[in-house]
Amino acid sequence: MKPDTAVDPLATVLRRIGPPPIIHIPHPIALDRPAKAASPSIPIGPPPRLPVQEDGLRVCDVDATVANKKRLLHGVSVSAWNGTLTAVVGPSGAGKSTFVRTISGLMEPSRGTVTLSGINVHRYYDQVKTLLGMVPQEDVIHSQLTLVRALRYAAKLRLSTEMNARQREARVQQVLAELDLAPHQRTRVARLSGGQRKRASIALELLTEPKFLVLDEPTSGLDPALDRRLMEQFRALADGGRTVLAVTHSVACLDICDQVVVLAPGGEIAFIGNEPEAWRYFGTEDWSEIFEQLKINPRESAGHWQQSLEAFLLATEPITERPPKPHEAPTKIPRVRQFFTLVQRQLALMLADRGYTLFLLALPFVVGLLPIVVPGNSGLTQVTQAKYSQEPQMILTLLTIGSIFMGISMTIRELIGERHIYRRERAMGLSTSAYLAAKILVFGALGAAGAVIIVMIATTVKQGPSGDGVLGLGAYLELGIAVTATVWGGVFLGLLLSSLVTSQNQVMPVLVVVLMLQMVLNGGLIPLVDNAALNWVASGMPARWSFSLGAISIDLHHLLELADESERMALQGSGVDPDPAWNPSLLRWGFSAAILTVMAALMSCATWVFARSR
Ligand SMILES: Nc1ncnc2c1ncn2[C@@H]1O[C@H](COP(=O)(O)OP(=O)(O)OP(=O)(O)O)[C@@H](O)[C@H]1O
Repeated sequence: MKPDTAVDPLATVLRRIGPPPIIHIPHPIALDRPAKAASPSIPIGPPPRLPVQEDGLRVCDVDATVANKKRLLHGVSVSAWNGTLTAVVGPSGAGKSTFVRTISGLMEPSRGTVTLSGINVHRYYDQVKTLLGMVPQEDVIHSQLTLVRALRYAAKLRLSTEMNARQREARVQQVLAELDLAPHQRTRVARLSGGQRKRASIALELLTEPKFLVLDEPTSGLDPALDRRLMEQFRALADGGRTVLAVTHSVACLDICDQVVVLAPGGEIAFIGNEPEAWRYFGTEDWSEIFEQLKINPRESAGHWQQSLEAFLLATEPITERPPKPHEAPTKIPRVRQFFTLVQRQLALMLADRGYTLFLLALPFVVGLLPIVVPGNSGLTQVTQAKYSQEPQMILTLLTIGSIFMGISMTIRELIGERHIYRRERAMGLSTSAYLAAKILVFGALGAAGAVIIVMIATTVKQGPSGDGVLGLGAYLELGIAVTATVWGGVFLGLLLSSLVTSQNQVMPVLVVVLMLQMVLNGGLIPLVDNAALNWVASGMPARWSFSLGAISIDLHHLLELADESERMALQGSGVDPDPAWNPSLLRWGFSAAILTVMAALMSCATWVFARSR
């Protein structure tokens, strides 16, 4: 920390632009502000004296533009030094979140520079990302886990591998204590109050001891008392030497901030200074009135605020950039360690949610019982009566539909449900491959166990198959393989859909449509052999090929041939040709299995691409 005698940037600029620095003058911005006169009731104080330091956040002349050339930020320059608390306020839609996303490296500026301790955030993002703790608007912590468990998993995923379990635990307890959360550490995050949950998200960020903490509306939805408590906690974090910057809608606690950055619609800085200076500048102490003043047509006003701020912006010294030093490089957590931690966390998450665990346990029993509704008593053996000639096919169809539903429903909420958490963890170095592999392993294993239960129950309520199968493992075991492949097809499909949807609300409609397609196009319900177009479309459905695996395993062709000659005569002409995809040959089985494998690989790759692009 430099002593107070260090160069005051404001004084420097006043020297540059003419008059010598006088302490008790109105704020230079106020001198340039054209319209409103200062309210006499507001005391005129000295200009803001920011503690000048080398360390800090520097934003210099930043523009942010989106694809349609819409400019969301316009010439934004802000400096926030070490040990200071900065509030960013402005009317809704002014660009506060865009500002936060830009300075935290999540959005590339179309012009200008952002540095943390002199390191360019966008050029050296991988190196600076652990210097910066970013708390987005949404909670980025698993609500099903207890607070301490959520922090322990985060510590394992984020902290250096050189730290042992005891050191990690000490760090977890330290951040809990720092944020007054120690008494609540064994409480499930979902049961914490709004303010405690927000502090839990902050605790997660503090694990890596970031020098900079950026918070996007941390106090929204909290009552005024909690709002102040939280802001005071940010003050304490800043006093501890961090640079804290918080976007806020609440203007009740601006008095404890070192500086207030006011953004105007169009993403322009309208004012920077402390609260009394803002009041003086805008000529009112009423922030709603100040926001009203800001809501002028941004197109007409482009550059309006910048002109009035020119003198102040000059006060920010030119940025001296430097590359990161070797010791500043973040620790890379090996993928294998990430994978095992994520597997453990996934299991913990599932066990913590009792309703979900019950649903998962009940599902294979329900699917296994489905065949009970199929009339007939042949089960998966050769049919004996013409009126029940479709019995084995119907049983296999129900097992296929039920199994694929089970697989999809296990995973379809997985990625969309924790997208905010994934995004934050990804920014901190989480490997998408490790993340997806952990989910595939956990749900794949659960799916296989579920498939065993399904086959056991289905072959208890109906007669099981008795042939040798095409692999020589026995039809019973091969049916089990086919049902497992069906569940796995659903698991991969569910993950893909989960990476594609953009909100939880889309999950149900998508699930219904995809499930209907698997139902209609698996080949067991509606014959596909006579309709080339339908057959072609069905080829893209995992259920089509997993049904074939099952049909080949139990030799459905043979089962559908009536044993009794007289019954066969009664059926003549009413049946349809069996599907060639069910021909009981090793080649056909291998072909179906190969297509399912390729589909699983393609779905995993597509899920990876979509997950990363989100
Ligand atoms: N990707 C985008 N494409 C087009 N416009 C966008 C995009 N992202 C944000 N905007 C627009 O940019 C403006 C600023 O958005 P931003 O979310 O940063 O505002 P804000 O000040 O945080 O608002 P609030 O206080 O309501 O959260 C808004 O008008 C918004 O509609």
